[in-house]
Amino acid sequence: MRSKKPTPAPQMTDRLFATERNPEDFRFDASVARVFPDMIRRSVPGYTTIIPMIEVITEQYVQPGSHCYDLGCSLGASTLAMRHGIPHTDCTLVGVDNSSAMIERCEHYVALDDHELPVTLRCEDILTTELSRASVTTLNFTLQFVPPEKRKDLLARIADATLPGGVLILSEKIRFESDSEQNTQTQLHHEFKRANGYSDLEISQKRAAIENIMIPETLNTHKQRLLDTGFNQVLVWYQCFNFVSMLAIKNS
Ligand SMILES: Nc1ncnc2c1ncn2[C@@H]1O[C@H](C[S@+](CC[C@H]([NH3+])C(=O)[O-])CC(=O)[O-])[C@@H](O)[C@H]1O
Ligand SMILES: O=C(O)C(=O)Cc1ccccc1
Repeated sequence: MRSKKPTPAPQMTDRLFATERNPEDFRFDASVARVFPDMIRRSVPGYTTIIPMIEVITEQYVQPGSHCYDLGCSLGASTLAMRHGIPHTDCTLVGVDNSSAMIERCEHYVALDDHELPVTLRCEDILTTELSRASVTTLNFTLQFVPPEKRKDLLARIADATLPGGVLILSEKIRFESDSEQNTQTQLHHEFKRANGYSDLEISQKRAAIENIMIPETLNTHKQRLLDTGFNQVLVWYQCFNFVSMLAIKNS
């Protein structure tokens, strides 16, 4: 019997906050998973640049026989970028997300991606998922959803599991120490969203929905904690407004 070739999911537009709704915390449920590629591309400045660079960075730091992790993989955009950057057949690539709606759709995207390196998907909490012998780990806009008091333990577990010479790619929405810079960069982010077709109502309702569950920290807080938890060098390789991506490197 011929195996059935998966067909691409239809590209859905994010209208989740377009009409007035009751204030309720944002959740990564089926309605978000359905529109997620559109939502993240139109909401996160630089996302479409960061994804292909994750492939470049992975290729530079992946080690033969090691494990690579994408923590908070959603639909697998960063997972597949990592996959394309891994030339070794003896590596394992693991994507982890605790949203079953995301993991179910992610399986479909992985199946559509014609590549020989297997991808293991785990529907698990990144705070407890097993990590070992890691050369490249990615947290692409995931740590911001972890309660702040749990972030240090998670980063320490990642650093402990990282091989000498291994890295963590950490992308985050940040906040700024100066109120004036915070206001200007937030304004610019909102302008980016407006330029991508979001209305003022969509922007303000989404802002209220993520306020309690997505908690940005300053760049200094991120850098210092990465150094405290066992990484030896931290650099910012990308920034657009209040969205940054860092590379934390463990000495070889
Ligand atoms: N404790 C947790 N355990 C597991 N998953 C979690 C947890 N907390 C949040 N998540 C998951 O982290 C993901 C964050 S989105 C990542 C984008 C992706 N990296 C991308 O490159 O497209 C970023 C965003 O939406 O801004 C969601 O799928 C959550 O279910
Ligand atoms: O939409 C926003 O305003 C954001 O800050 C980014 C975002 C993207 C996807 C889910 C939650 C937040």
